[in-house]
Amino acid sequence: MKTGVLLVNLGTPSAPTAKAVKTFLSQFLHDRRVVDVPRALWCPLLHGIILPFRSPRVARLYQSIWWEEGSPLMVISRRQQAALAEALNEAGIDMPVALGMSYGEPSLATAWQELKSAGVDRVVLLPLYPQYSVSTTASVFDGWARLMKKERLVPAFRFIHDYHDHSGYIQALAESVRRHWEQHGRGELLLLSYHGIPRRYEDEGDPYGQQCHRTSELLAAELGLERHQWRTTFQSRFGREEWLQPYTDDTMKALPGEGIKRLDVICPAFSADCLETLEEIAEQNRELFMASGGEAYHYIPALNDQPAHIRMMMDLVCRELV
Ligand SMILES: C=CC1=C(C)c2cc3[nH]c(cc4nc(cc5[nH]c(cc1n2)c(C)c5CCC(=O)O)C(CCC(=O)O)=C4C)c(C)c3C=C
Ligand SMILES: [Fe+2]
Ligand SMILES: [Fe+2]
Repeated sequence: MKTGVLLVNLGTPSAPTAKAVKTFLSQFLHDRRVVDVPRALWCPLLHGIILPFRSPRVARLYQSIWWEEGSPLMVISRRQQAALAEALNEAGIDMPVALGMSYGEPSLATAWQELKSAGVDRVVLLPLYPQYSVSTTASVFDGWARLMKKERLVPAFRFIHDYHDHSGYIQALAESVRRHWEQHGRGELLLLSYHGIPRRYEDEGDPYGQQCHRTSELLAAELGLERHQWRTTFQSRFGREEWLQPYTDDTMKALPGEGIKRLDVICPAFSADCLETLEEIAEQNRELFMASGGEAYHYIPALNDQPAHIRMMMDLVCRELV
C-alpha cells in the first residue's frame, strides 16, 4: 500500500475583498458543526445581516495582514506542506503530502485527487488543530466522509484526533517561547490565548476547553513557570451567546490594573498565523492592553513552519505507519 498525508486546516478567503470574504464566510458559517442554530432562524440572520455587513468589514481586516504571496494562513500552510514533504523525503520515507482546506480552495476533494494521482491508497489525515473541537476537527471528518461517499474503493485511512498533549508539540511551543525571551526579554506574564467556542458546545461534550487547559499546564511546566506567571484565555468571540471564559479582550483591559505591564502572548490553538493572531491578537489586543496602561506587549508567532513543528508533524504521521 502507498500511504499519503493529508494536512487539513480551516481555509481562508481567496482575496482580501468583500466578495471573496463573503463567499468564504458563507461556506464556513453554513456548516452545522460551526453554527448549530436551526436553519430557519440562522439563514435569515446570516443572509440578511451577517454576510452583507461583516464581509466588507472583515475584508478590510484581511487587507491589513495580507502578504504579497496571499493570505498568511494559506502561504504558511503551503510552506508546512513543502517542509513536511521534504523532511519525509530526507528520512527516506516515500509519502506524498497534500494540503486541503475545510472551506475554500484547495478543498479536501482537490487534495484527495492529488494523492490519488500519486498512487496513494492509504491516507493519514492530520487536521492541524492541536485541540479537538466539534467546530473544527469534527468538521474535517464530515468533509472527508462526504468525499468518501463518492468513492467505490474507500482508501484505508487514519484520522489524527488531536495532539494537545504531544511532547513534540509542547516542546516546540516551549522552544518558541524561550527563543522569544532570549531575543526580546521576558514579560511579567505569559498569556495563552486560544480561539474560543460557545460555552454550550463544551456543556454538550466538546473537550476543547479541557484540552486547552491541559496544553497550558504542560507548557507552563515545561517552561518552569509558577502559577502566577501564566494565564489561559479565549479569544475570537462570535455572536451573543456566552463563549468559553475568561475572554482575552477583557483580560487585556484588566491586566495593567493588576500591576502586569509587560506581557507576552502566545496562541497555541493556531498551527499557522492567520487573521485571528496577526490582526486580533498582535494588533487589536495590543491596543487594548496599551490603552489600559500596559507598557510592553509581545505576540509570539504560531509554530508555522518552524523545524520543531515539522518534526512533530512527522512524528504524528509516522506513528500511524504501523
Ligand atoms: C461562528 C463561530 C466560530 C467558531 C465556533 C469557531 C471556532 C474555531 N475557529 C478556529 C480557527 C480559525 N478561525 C478562523 C476564522 C474565523 N472563525 C470564525 C468563527 C468561528 N470560529 C469566523 C467568522 C472567522 C472568519 C473571520 C471573521 O469573520 O472574523 C480562522 C482563519 C483566519 C484566516 O486567516 O483566514 C482560523 C484558523 C478554531 C481553532 C476554532 C475552535 C476551536
Ligand atoms: Fe442559508
Ligand atoms: Fe474561528
